[in-house]
Amino acid sequence: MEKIIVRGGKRLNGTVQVEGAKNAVLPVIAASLLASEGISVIRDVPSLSDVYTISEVLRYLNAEVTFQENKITVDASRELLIEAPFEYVRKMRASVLVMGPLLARTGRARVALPGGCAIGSRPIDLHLKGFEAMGAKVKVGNGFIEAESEGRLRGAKIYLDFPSVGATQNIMMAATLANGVTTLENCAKEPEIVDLANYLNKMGAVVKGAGTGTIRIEGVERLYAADHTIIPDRIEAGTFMIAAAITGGNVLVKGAVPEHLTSLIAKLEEMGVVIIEEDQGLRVIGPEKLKAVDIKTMPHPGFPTDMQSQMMSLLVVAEGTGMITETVFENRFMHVEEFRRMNSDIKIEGRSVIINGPCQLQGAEVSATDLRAAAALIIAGLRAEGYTRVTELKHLDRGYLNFHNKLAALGADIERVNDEVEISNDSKQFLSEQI
Ligand SMILES: CC(=O)N[C@H]1[C@@H](OP(=O)(O)OP(=O)(O)OC[C@H]2O[C@@H](n3ccc(=O)[nH]c3=O)[C@H](O)[C@@H]2O)O[C@H](CO)[C@@H](O)[C@@H]1O
Ligand SMILES: C=C(OP(=O)(O)O)C(=O)O
Repeated sequence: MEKIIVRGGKRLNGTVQVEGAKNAVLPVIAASLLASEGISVIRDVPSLSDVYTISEVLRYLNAEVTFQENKITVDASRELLIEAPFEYVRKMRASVLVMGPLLARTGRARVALPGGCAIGSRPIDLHLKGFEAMGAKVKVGNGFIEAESEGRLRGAKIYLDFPSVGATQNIMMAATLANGVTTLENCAKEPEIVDLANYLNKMGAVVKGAGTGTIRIEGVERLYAADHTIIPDRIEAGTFMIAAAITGGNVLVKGAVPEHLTSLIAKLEEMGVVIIEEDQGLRVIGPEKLKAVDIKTMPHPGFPTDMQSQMMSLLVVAEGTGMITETVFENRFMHVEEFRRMNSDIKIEGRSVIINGPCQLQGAEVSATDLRAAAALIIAGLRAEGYTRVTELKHLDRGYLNFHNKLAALGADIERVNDEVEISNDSKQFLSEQI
């Protein structure tokens, strides 16, 4: 089984480079399906399993995709297929982001129903309501969602009940080729929304207001391939900031954009962490003692849910009682049990957890329950007594590139191993007879 083994106690020092953002690159790759002419070029693409999955989805849809040295090219000029099967959607929910582009370009899209995942039920009703408001007929059956429009979609006024990132992206992409103007109210304001809008505008779309609560999209007849560089990953940046802070280290997080990280910076400073803006990024200096704070996850610019579990590792070692309230996802506390295995004093109360610190973390065998939990447990291991072994690394590989190597370069005592247990031939025979 593959695991990351960390021995705690080392202070992190040095410089770490942040990759392009996973959550920005996935919608941008999906949006490249909208270009009916030319070859799109997407730069600063991290080599993550999610990026390979979305590339496979595009290939399946009949686009030509290459991926070499952080650069993806997409030729979507041929006639596209309209179906994203379950085998892709199961691996990565963001596969549903091909729905808006397909519907806009071909008038039809058929995407496997995503279903729930480790952090909650994650419905896509808001995406579908948006498509319906633009004139599409939506049917759900046999595990698929099918949307169809007669002719072009039409511009509409759409209000989102919740500022969903995916719904904002999917509807924004669908609206670029619609007939007329679409106004999207109460939409998500995340930096990844702004990055997508910038890319769409380079393709010839007319999208205004991204980054605010109202986005206005004037539909155009056609979109063209464009060249785009992905923004740095604010969640990866934040993860290294917390890793530096928990070890009392001094780390320059190169590529971290302060404006994308205001809520995290404010909370870390409240805890006693020193953060200095430098030309190339953010320098983070961890204090000897951290102070507990309360955190509530919210849509941007509130505190990001994708930093919640990493923050938990910091609160566990902070002095005092801290509370984390998760308001974005209904079930994003699966990692609490794993933290308990490392001697943390954490209690779940509804949508909140109460953390009584400081705890002396102890190394243990723990299992990553989702992507950010994987990073959080490794971070906790940096501060724990003894060895922490983190398994289920498939989650980590969805969103972090060379995570253990980057930490090792900062001075962490960490390695990734594959200690497959050898089963004797006798046991193999016995086990196969039992099935
Ligand atoms: C690939 C990507 O960019 N993933 C990010 C994206 O996910 P994603 O786009 O899936 O997240 P959303 O903002 O859509 O979801 C937020 C909340 O809204 C609910 N909801 C969403 C859509 C809908 O139609 N109906 C509905 O009820 C969800 O169940 C969830 O409780 O934003 C999340 C919130 O910042 C991040 O944690 C994810 O890392
Ligand atoms: C929840 C996340 O991603 P996804 O929406 O792709 O599951 C994440 O990046 O933390």
